[in-house]
Amino acid sequence: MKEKLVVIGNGMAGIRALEELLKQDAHRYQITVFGKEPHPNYNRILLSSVLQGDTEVEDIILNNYDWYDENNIELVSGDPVAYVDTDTQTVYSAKGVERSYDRLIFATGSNPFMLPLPGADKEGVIAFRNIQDCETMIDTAKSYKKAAVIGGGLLGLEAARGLLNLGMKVDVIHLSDSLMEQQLDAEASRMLKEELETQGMKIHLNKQTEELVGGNRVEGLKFKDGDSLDADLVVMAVGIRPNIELAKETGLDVGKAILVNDHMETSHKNIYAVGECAEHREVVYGLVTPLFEQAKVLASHLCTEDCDGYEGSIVSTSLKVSGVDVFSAGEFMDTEETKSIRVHDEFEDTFKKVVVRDNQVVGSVLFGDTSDSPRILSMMRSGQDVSEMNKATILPSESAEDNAGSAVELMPDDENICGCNGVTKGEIVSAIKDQGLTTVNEVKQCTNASRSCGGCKPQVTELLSLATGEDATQAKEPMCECTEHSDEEVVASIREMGLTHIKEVMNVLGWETEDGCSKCRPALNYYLGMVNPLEYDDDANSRFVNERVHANIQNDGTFSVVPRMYGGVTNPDQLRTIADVADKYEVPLLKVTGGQRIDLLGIEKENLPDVWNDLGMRSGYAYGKGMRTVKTCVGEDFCRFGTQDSIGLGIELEKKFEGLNTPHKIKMAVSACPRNCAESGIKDVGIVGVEGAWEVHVAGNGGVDLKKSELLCKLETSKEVIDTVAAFLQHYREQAKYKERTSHWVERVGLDAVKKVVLEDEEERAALIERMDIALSDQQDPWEDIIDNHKKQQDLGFEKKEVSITT
Ligand SMILES: Cc1cc2nc3c(=O)[nH]c(=O)nc-3n(C[C@H](O)[C@H](O)[C@H](O)COP(=O)(O)OP(=O)(O)OC[C@H]3O[C@@H](n4cnc5c(N)ncnc54)[C@H](O)[C@@H]3O)c2cc1C
Ligand SMILES: NC(=O)c1ccc[n+]([C@@H]2O[C@H](COP(=O)([O-])OP(=O)(O)OC[C@H]3O[C@@H](n4cnc5c(N)ncnc54)[C@H](O)[C@@H]3O)[C@@H](O)[C@H]2O)c1
Ligand code: SF4
Ligand code: FES
Repeated sequence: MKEKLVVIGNGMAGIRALEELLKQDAHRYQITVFGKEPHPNYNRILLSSVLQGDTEVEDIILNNYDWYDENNIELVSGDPVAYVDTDTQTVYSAKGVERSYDRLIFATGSNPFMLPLPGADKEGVIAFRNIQDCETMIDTAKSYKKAAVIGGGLLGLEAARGLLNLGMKVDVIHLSDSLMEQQLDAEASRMLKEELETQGMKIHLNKQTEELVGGNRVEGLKFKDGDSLDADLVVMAVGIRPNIELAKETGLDVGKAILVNDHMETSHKNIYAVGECAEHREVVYGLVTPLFEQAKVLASHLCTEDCDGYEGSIVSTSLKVSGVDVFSAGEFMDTEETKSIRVHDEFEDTFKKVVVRDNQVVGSVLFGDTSDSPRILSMMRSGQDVSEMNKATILPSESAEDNAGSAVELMPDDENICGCNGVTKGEIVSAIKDQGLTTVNEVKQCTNASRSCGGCKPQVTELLSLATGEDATQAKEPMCECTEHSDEEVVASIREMGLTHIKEVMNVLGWETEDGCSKCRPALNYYLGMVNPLEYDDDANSRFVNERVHANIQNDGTFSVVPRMYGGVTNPDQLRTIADVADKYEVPLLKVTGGQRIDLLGIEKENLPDVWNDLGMRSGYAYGKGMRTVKTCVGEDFCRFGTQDSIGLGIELEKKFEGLNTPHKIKMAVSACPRNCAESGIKDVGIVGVEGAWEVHVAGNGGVDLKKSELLCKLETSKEVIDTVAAFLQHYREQAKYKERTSHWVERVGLDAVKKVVLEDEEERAALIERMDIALSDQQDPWEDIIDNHKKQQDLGFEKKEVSITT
């Protein structure tokens, strides 16, 4: 019998410990992971990039649900552990799942600290810690414009940059007299402030918030000095507190966090702690490098008790705000025992400071040019004696380096390229050479370098170019880590070789993994359906959870249900039915969506088929990569400005394209005059009525990456509009990469090229419309399909489960 290992916390440290454990001894434990959040393990660090619009939530998943299955790990997600009985060695979750353990790991991370201010409980006051916070900010930016971020540390500034990117006006409220005072000295901090103000942030130093004012929703802040500020969103980023309540209740010894020894053992036998919830030698860390080091030690200890212990870490940080290079490590402030080298180049706007104590580098701050950071960190970690060195050798000038080669080329092999994961130049070069790696993704997969904050990606790319002699920046981008083929090559092969199944594509094109991954499986499923719309059987298991169960999962593990309301038009019968369903299932929140329909939030998964059945309405596809809604204005029948029947055209469009699968979501709108009440200017397809005609605008985006749509053409009849939209969407379906929005696709290929195919080449236009009609000819409402199909309900896990709690 295998020993039972239970992990509390599905975050970065807990799962890294399991990854290390699986590498060392994959079959030793029977593993269960409890996660409070309703997601598989994701890269929390990259939430800043999601907010800043550089990546999407789906892309920051580190280990998808398949990974748990493949490694025989049971994941209980969306369900926190509520109680641990150390006598019977059993954990109990909030929803009643119980598991016994032989060994137990606490990896519960931290909670954001929320200032206990009057008004802090108002709607619109949030932290920035998880996917839900990130999504709340993105949604809020669609309706509100003024954001205040309290806290000018790393998190606050990354949040502020993200909110600026979302089109909000951003004020940063900071308590001390300099930004990032825990990482930067006064000079670097001043330069940072200047740069961020140039980017558009308004920064208030020495400001203490006294109260958050407003009604139900926050409307502003009042400060101790009598000043005030309007804000419809307040993000608190004033530090974190280790999440140790459960550990305390369990009886573990705690200080600032759970006390652990060098093998991550707590005060209780066979109970361990790792990550931000652990306190080691009086230090609690809040960055991933030390947590990954702890995870490695813990994994070794779980495999062989006789291993080296964890001795603490030297930490460094970099701010992830584009256009600002900031690095800080160790002791960066001057004291009586330290001396420092400072180089301030006012022409280049760079500042470098290296702090030396007892002939050893003990800290550094770099602003504007952080290329020296790996070397400085390496000196700090090795404790190198620098008494014989001088300014020119500790901080060599660029021209000296230019003569001799690039910074990466000059690095010794034992220097870290990837700080987050502790991967040296030598390890990366050996992996490239020994395993014939040719892409950054392969290096990431093989060594972990660039897998966390991504800050080292330029150096990894450069090393790859140096080691292979090929320009790695020009390398084609493979679809994912399972294949060397790009999306375009895969689609071409599907067409040319007549491939019809996911497995067949993988076999024929030599996939490196047996079952693919969360990136390629959904993409292949889409491409195969797009190329063979009538023959291909959609593979639900290759879809993301929302598309699989035809509802949107919420932060508490329940789902939201959005029935279709064509053109945003409803009637008393529909409204009565929705009200009855809401009463019957005690729906906690009914909300009118931005797409003009009604969202029933908080539905338990097992009730979904009954809810759909009782509603008797069709699915609104609010969860999928497909045609979502057609928003309409009231138009000519009621509005005195309306010149066209916007509702009629909107309903016609929605009925025509309902259920269509597309590379990414498609939102449409029809406004009956240029006043544009349906917001046609920010939709994938936005129609605007003008005197005697319709303008068709395309490739707008109202989300993170706000983009105004572009005029495709002006047409006279609704038939012409529908045909043109069909040609445009079909061209997009066939040419865009999976998960590419119309805005990015049109930006990539150019509107003129799109016009040529969709409007000018009559033959091609007719063929596109015909292929679209074929794709639409085989639509079935997914809810209807599941309601009477018990086998499908079983497969999708809709069946009611009985769980008993024994405490
Ligand atoms: C926006 C953002 C950007 C960041 N950027 C960087 C960066 O650039 N570099 C860097 O080094 N660090 C960065 N960090 C910090 C880094 O993300 C954390 O240090 C790291 O995630 C901590 O890992 P952890 O596993 O200890 O905690 P977490 O990743 O928070 O995981 C803990 C998990 O345990 C769950 N949990 C808690 N209680 C229970 C329970 N009772 N039962 C079940 N589950 C439970 C939590 O919900 C959580 O999912 C950033 C953090 C944020 C929020
Ligand atoms: N790039 C990165 O490495 C990165 C990015 C984001 C988050 N993180 C980590 O996430 C954690 C949380 O980050 P954080 O920035 O919230 O914590 P932090 O402790 O680093 O910074 C909090 C900041 O808030 C300020 N502050 C405190 N009370 C305040 C008040 N009442 N009003 C205004 N300002 C106040 C402090 O002066 C401090 O500068 C940290 O562990 C951090 O290292 C790291
Ligand atoms: S877009 Fe024009 S027609 Fe439509 S509701 Fe607004 S003002 Fe009226
Ligand atoms: S330095 Fe963060 S991933 Fe490499």
